[in-house]
Parts: sequence; C-alpha cells; structure tokens
Amino acid sequence: MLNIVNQKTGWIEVICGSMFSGKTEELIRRIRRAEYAKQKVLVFKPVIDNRYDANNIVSHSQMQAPSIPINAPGEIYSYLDDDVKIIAIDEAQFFDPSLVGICNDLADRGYRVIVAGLDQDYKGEPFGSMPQLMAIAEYITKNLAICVVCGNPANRTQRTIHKDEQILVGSTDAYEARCRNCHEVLD
Ligand SMILES: Nc1ncnc2c1ncn2[C@@H]1O[C@H](COP(=O)(O)OP(=O)(O)O)[C@@H](O)[C@H]1O
Ligand SMILES: Cc1cn([C@H]2C[C@H](O)[C@@H](COP(=O)(O)O)O2)c(=O)[nH]c1=O
Ligand SMILES: [Zn+2]
Repeated sequence: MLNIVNQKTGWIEVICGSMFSGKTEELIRRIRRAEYAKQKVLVFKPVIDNRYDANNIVSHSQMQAPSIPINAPGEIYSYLDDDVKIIAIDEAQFFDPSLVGICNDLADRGYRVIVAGLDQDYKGEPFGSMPQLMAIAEYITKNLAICVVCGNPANRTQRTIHKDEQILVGSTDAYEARCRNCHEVLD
C-alpha cells in the first residue's frame, strides 16, 4: 500500500531572466502568497548583494521582503526547523557551485525551493550555477525586461561602464536592459 505519510513533496522552481525583468518582484509575489497560506518561508540572499539593503531583498521598483544574508549555500541548513516549508533564494548567480547539490537535497527532503537569478552575465554568457539549476528544476519562469534602446522584449543585460570582471554589483549606474539586437559587449 502507498505510504502517503512519508511521501516527500519538494521541488525546485527557477525564476530567471535579465536585469530589470521582474525576478525579485516575482520571488516576492510567491513569498507573499505562501504567507497567505500560512507556510513558513525562509528567504536567503548572498551577502555580496548589498545594493539596496543589507538584509532585505529589494526590487528595482522598491518592493521588499526580509531575508537572511549568507556567504555560502551550506549556511541554509542552520536556519531550518520543522515549520519551514519554502526556501527562497535571490541573486543565485552569485553563490558558489555547491548551491546546485544543496537545492537538490532540500527538494529531496520535501522543501519547495524557489531560486531567482540572472541566467546571463553582461557578455551574454551563462552565469554561475544558473544553467545547472535550470537543468534540475521542475519549473522555470523566464522573464523579459523592456529594451531601453528599441522597446522590444529584452533578455540581455548591457553593462554601461568599462569593467571586465564578471561580478560587479550595481543597478542603473552600470546596467540597462537590452534585446539581442541592441546588446553589445564593449572592449
Ligand atoms: N527596462 C526595464 N524593463 C522593465 N522593467 C524595468 C526596466 N527598468 C526598470 N524597470 C523596473 O524594474 C522592475 C523589476 O525589478 P526587479 O523585480 O528587481 O527585476 P530583476 O530582479 O529581474 O532585476 C519593473 O517592475 C520596473 O519597475
Ligand atoms: C549582468 C551582470 C549583473 N551583475 C550584478 C548586478 C546586480 O547587482 C546583480 C543582478 O541584479 P538583478 O536583481 O538581476 O537586477 O548582478 C553582475 O555582477 N555581473 C553581470 O554580468
Ligand atoms: Zn533593442
């Protein structure tokens, strides 16, 4: 007979897209819906993301939700308790590759894991562990912004200042949303 008592019901949802495409807004929307359902949510973000606030996750439109800043994905385990149902992670592209196995493990243990992050860096290259997370996720939402040059849907992020390193925390001071036709990689 099927033992439904021990049945695990975890899964992974990925929210990806360019900067300004609404990833954080969508993450906050899902967090708020879970709260209406009285499901305990833990929200994590990398310490490096201090752009708008050290603790909250904050969208470009100023929507915000409290979060726990962590340096490495393994720290998530120390915050778990029996009431937690959902683990939400923003700016996932910044975390080290252990994030992939940890998200898988958390989903295997029965948690709903929601991960938001940039799928491409400013060069249009896959960013961090996002490709692997998309490969193992049950659900993927890919958002598009609006290209600030031509007004078409934008799936790329233009870096507007000359800095070569892949990781450069910023907002409109250093980035804008562009479509593939208007995106260019500066030398
Ligand atoms: N070019 C743009 N296209 C779409 N939205 C933009 C653009 N520039 C600024 N925004 C704002 O950014 C918001 C999305 O912010 P956010 O959820 O933080 O996006 P992301 O997390 O994907 O960077 C939009 O609702 C809008 O208010
Ligand atoms: C394209 C690109 C972005 N970043 C940084 C810039 C921001 O701090 C975050 C993305 O935030 P958002 O919530 O998606 O707006 O990532 C980077 O470090 N390198 C890049 O190539
Ligand atoms: Zn364009």
